[in-house]
Formats: sequence, C-alpha cells, structure tokens
Amino acid sequence: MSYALEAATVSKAFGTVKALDGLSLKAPRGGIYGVLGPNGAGKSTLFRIVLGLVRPTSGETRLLGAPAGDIGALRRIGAVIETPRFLPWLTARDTLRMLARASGQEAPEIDRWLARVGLTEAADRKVHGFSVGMKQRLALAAALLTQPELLILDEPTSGMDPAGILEMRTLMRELADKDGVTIILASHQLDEVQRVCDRVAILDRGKLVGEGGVDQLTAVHERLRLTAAPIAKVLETLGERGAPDGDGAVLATVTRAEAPGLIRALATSGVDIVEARWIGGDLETVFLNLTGDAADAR
Ligand SMILES: Nc1ncnc2c1ncn2[C@@H]1O[C@H](COP(=O)(O)OP(=O)(O)OP(=O)(O)O)[C@@H](O)[C@H]1O
Repeated sequence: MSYALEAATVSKAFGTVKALDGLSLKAPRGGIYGVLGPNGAGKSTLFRIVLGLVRPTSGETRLLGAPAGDIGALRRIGAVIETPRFLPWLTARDTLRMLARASGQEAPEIDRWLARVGLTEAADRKVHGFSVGMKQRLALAAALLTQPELLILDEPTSGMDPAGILEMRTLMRELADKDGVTIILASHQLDEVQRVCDRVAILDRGKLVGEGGVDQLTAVHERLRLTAAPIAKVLETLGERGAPDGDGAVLATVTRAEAPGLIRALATSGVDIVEARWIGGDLETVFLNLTGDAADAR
C-alpha cells in the first residue's frame, strides 16, 4: 500500500537546532490527517522536506508513493505552507485566473472554487484589502484549482475568526468526504484538530510522540466524573477503578460501554447520582500525557 505521506527516520538540523530528530510516520490516503505539536516541533520542516523545498540531513520521505520533490507527484498535490503572498493590486478572481493560466489550464472553474472557499462576494476586490483569513482562503482556492488528490496545509485556520474557522472546517470535511481529497494539515490548535481530523501524529521537539485515530487516542484518557452520595459507596463499587476528585466527586476509569451498567449498579445500591460527565477525552489531555507540557500547544 502506498501512503499519502511517509517519513522514514528523517532528521533535519539547522546548525545546532534539531528541527526533526529521527521522525518516522505514515499518513494514509483518504480522510484528514493532522500533524500537531507546539511551536518549533518540526511540523513546517516536515512539510518543506516532503515538498522538496528543504533537504533532510538524513532519512527519506515519500509523497503519494513518490520520492520528495518528484514532479509527477507534486502535480497531484496542492499545498499552502506559508503565509500566502499575492500581487496586491489584483482581484481575487484575477489572481486565480493568472495562476490557472500559469499552470496551463484551459477552463479553470474559478467561480466554483471562489464559492467553495467563501470568497464569491469578495471576488472582484483587490487582494491588498484582504484580511489574513481571506488570503488563507484565496490560497486554498489556488491550491484547489488543479483538483489535487492531496492537500497539504500548514495552519489553515490561522488569522481566521470563529465563523471563518467553522467554514474552513466544513470545507475541509467536504473535500475529504465528498471530493475524496486527502488532507494533511499541521496545527497547534488541538481543539480544532480534534474537531476536523480522523488521525493525528503528535510531534514534540522533532520526534513523534504519539500517532493514531483521534477517537482511539482520546478514549484512552477519558474518565467518567461522578458527583454522587454516599461517596464511600461509589468508591467501594469501583474498587481500583475509582479515585476521589474533590467536591464530592469520583473519577471512574470505565469505558463508554461500561458506563450504563455502572450507573445502574450504583443506583440499585442506593447511591444518589447528581451528575455524570466525561472528562479528559480531548487532544490536549492526550498531548499533556505524551509530552508533559500542554501549555505550548494551545
Ligand atoms: N531555516 C531555518 N533556519 C534555522 N532554524 C530553523 C529553520 N527552519 C526551522 N528552524 C528551526 O527548527 C525548529 C522547527 O521549526 P518548524 O518551523 O519546523 O516548527 P513548527 O512545528 O512548524 O513550528 P510553528 O508551529 O511555530 O510553525 C525550530 O526550532 C525552528 O526555529
């Protein structure tokens, strides 16, 4: 099976800084794959290497099964990897027209892509008045013009307001689910990644510290927090799987499948349950557990 992106023991040093340190990962084709980690984790360096813009110090990468920088593979991908720069005096529509012409397209579907990224109303406005978020959308439209199989996006929602972030998330899911585009995105916004990605690789200081399906990674850290009385009875029922959590609450290490049975058993034994809620099932908790430092990744 060939993957969308493969890295095999890739290292990259910039002087004494190890941007990547023996990184290996395989991102499957299909769906949305997040590469996440705090500032300086090596996400952008990985993308630059797979796109053939930077040479690794050692190790190999492949994109759509082809070696880094392979022109045939690069034609099948779209990438937005740095703050987009456009000619400021051109309109959004003319920018896309010019880019389509440069890539040799006969009848580019410019209006369709402007609509998909939410720029229809701004199509005839000059780019110099665009916000960072609008430039991000235009860059995405530009990357989509050639109908790529794989989209590589570095921090796709940076500079966007909450409404823009929601639209971008919806668009990425549509592209992945309806158009069959594989998306690989880098981000340090863990809550965003959790909402949009199917799988993630977690990087820290150039190394891979975790990888897997978002649901699978987060389920491991999920606990059921029960506020109930008498608390001694709850702890007795749970045995080693229960721990007091202050304010009359207990943290129960149980799966979602086990929870209804546990709640029934507690109610039958005379426990009054005031509240039961899942906590910790988020990528921030996963990240904290894997690296011991979540603060930078927010
Ligand atoms: N061209 C360069 N010259 C020197 N150091 C670099 C260069 N590019 C990256 N680095 C360093 O390599 C490390 C990894 O940087 P990289 O940009 O890949 O991280 P990142 O995870 O993308 O971070 P961010 O979220 O801030 O974009 C950082 O310490 C960075 O300062």
